Amino acid sequence: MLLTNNLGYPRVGAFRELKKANEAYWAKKISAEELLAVGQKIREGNWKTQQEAGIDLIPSNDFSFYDQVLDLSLTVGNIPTQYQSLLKKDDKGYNLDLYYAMARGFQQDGVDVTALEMTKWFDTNYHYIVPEFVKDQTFTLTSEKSINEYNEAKNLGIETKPVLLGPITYLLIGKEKEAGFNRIDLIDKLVPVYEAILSKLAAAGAKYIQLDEPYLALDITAETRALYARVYEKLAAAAKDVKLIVATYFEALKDNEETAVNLPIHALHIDLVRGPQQLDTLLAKVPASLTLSLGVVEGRNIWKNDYEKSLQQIQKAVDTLGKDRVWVAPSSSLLHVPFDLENEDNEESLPKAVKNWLAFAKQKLAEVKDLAILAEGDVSTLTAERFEANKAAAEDRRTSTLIHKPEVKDRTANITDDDATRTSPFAARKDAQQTLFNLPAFPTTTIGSFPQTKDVRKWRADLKKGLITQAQYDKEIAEETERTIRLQEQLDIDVLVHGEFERNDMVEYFGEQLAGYAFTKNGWVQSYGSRCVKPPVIYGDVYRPADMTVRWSSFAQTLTNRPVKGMLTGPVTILQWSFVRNDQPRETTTYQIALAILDEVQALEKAGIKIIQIDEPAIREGLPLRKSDQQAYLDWAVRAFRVSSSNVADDTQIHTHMCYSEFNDIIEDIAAMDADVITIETSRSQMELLDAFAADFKYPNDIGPGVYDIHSPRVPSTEEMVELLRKAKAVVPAEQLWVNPDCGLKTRAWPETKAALESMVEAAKILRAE
Ligand SMILES: Nc1nc2c(c(=O)[nH]1)N[C@@H](CNc1ccc(C(=O)N[C@@H](CCC(=O)N[C@@H](CCC(=O)N[C@@H](CCC(=O)O)C(=O)O)C(=O)O)C(=O)O)cc1)CN2
Ligand code: MET
Ligand SMILES: [Zn+2]
Repeated sequence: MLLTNNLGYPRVGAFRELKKANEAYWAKKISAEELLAVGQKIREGNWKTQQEAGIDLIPSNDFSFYDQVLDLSLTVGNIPTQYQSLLKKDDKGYNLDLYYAMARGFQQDGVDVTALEMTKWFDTNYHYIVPEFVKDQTFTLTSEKSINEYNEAKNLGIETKPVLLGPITYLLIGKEKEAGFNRIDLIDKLVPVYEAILSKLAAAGAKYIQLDEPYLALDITAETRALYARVYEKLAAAAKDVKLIVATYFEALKDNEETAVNLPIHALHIDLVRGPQQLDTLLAKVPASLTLSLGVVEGRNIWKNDYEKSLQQIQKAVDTLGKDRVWVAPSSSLLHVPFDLENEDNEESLPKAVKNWLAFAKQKLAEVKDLAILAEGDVSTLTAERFEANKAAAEDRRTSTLIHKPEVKDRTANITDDDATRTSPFAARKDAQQTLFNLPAFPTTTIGSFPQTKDVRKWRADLKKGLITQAQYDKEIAEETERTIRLQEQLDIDVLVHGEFERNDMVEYFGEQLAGYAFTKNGWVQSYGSRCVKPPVIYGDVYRPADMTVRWSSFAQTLTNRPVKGMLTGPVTILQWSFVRNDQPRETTTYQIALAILDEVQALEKAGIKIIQIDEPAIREGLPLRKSDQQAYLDWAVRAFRVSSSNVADDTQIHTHMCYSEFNDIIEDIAAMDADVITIETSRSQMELLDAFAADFKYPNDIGPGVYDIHSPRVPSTEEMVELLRKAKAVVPAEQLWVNPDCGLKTRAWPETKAALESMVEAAKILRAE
């Protein structure tokens, strides 16, 4: 019997119930009990959905109120000192005060702590709370969440497979908070806590336990490989009769295959979407004791599975291992895809034909089950019909006229080096731009968005529901934009922005206007904590049928004599934060988007917008996980940005912006983007990041290192910002420096925004006087 195995399920709820409950709880509008009840309801719904879909191995402990890595930190008692006063003696489940203090910071009752750092989960747009380790780190089993949730499901009559991030990956994704040790050396202190959890789960009756070890699919050292063998011996012993599953995903095992197949575990999960070629090499190595879980249904994208192709893979595995040692599964947790395609009913944004090519989380469960039944060979008429429908959808997509636009393909194929090169070198452009703009030293600017208040979102929601007219909506947006221009003038900012009030999201907004794109009503995916995104869907060749941003940018420019920056999202970020077609290379799609953005850049230029920012915050996130693949990506990613930004006059000033990034290792590629000005997030690391911009390789163009953290409502003092700017000036020549916040201000409220910007402008003036 081929079993079906699911690795994890989305947890924000079909209509973002968890987001709403969390935010209501934080605003003290609902009680802890009410919040916990929402979580319980989501878990129960998810388990039942999976049970009804016929999934054999249903995950538990994949639910989280904020982040599963933070859950694990509490599970193993890794609570940094500053939060420990919030720990209660009998903490066995959720201690919400402690939990949210670590996630979001806490200011109350004499406690004043900032949040823990947050960073990207591998190459996804999901962000986790980074575990911090100290030299004398200790671990103790603290939260019993995984055991409680296993029992909770059992009480509902549902047998589940508890899921935990494995101990080696947990250490590797964290960071050392002090010098003098390596966090991986803490493993012998950590393993006993895992042993304790495994014993408790075994005692509770668990039959399977899944330990996620995505690091087994990354570049690791020989020592780490040896550690895997040693650690899993211990865990297997502690698990006794419970069958251990190690899950890998997002990459192929490659040089870690030997290590992985020889772990003393029951089953190994592999990602056959990211690493289809590994099946052959693995099948030759798998020992007789090991079961393979085949990740054939993509957990990172929304296309229907190609049953014929998957069945070939499954059949190959069955031929070698037999039906009892092959499981069918999604490639990764389904956390990264939206909940249910059946909640989409808007044919204008998601045409029926396109919808027929898609599968969201719930549909993917059905695909996994279909594949297991089909591979079993015991096919009912219903499954046979579903197989035929699957083939028909694949055929329809292959031949659809909605997808292919010869003009777009031609234009993309004919991009030349000239198209990716500015007319003059930076020095000449800088002179021409200075003549035009005559900006002071340390020019001040912001990153684009201003507060997206409840009102702004309500206008848009009301417009969509037909409660207000387009004219009423436009009037509100115009007034908000005008107020923001006036405020920036009053604050004496040098280069203004229009505020981005008309945008729901910096990627979805462009997706809604570009051809080749569909978008959803409820296709929410968690980005971090309660924040979600609705990635638009690229299904066909992309082009720009009409101006996208000219109207609001020109309007803002008519209001003032100061330059207003045009504000665009770059091709790599638009790609990275969309669901991307899988019928052509990502590179090709990116070039199509780059040309569409270029068209918009030129339209803005024509309309008299002479400073244009093209945001690329996701350029680092798109970096392949394996080192050997990285340079090829960087080459086309940088070139795509250059295609979008090069065909302009010398005195048109191109800005770019990046955040959530570590640049040290890719600084030369960032320089190769050749933006006239780059604004980056640096304040949280106290300008540490600038070291990269000033090391042996000197960053040649202008830089705006962020002088304050926009993720916190805290208002920084002028002195703090002056200090940071002095630090910056010590490593980067003053003529190259701009003054700006770390990122856009959309998640902030107005009072702190005004206060912080006032201090920021004052700081710039102090630097000028020096
Ligand atoms: N795509 C993307 N990825 C990103 C970022 C980003 O900005 N975009 N930033 C980084 C951090 N990630 C973030 C992700 C999301 C949000 C964010 O603020 N998301 C909003 C949703 C944004 C949105 O789509 N808003 C829509 C829908 C708003 C909404 O919720 N409307 C209400 C109705 C409102 C009312 O009636 O009052 C509803 O539908 O129920 C709009 O403004 O139109 C949220 O979760 O709250 C912030 C940062 C990295 N990744
Ligand atoms: C995540 S980067 C955000 C850039 C965008 N222009 C903004 O200010 O919101
Ligand atoms: Zn940013």
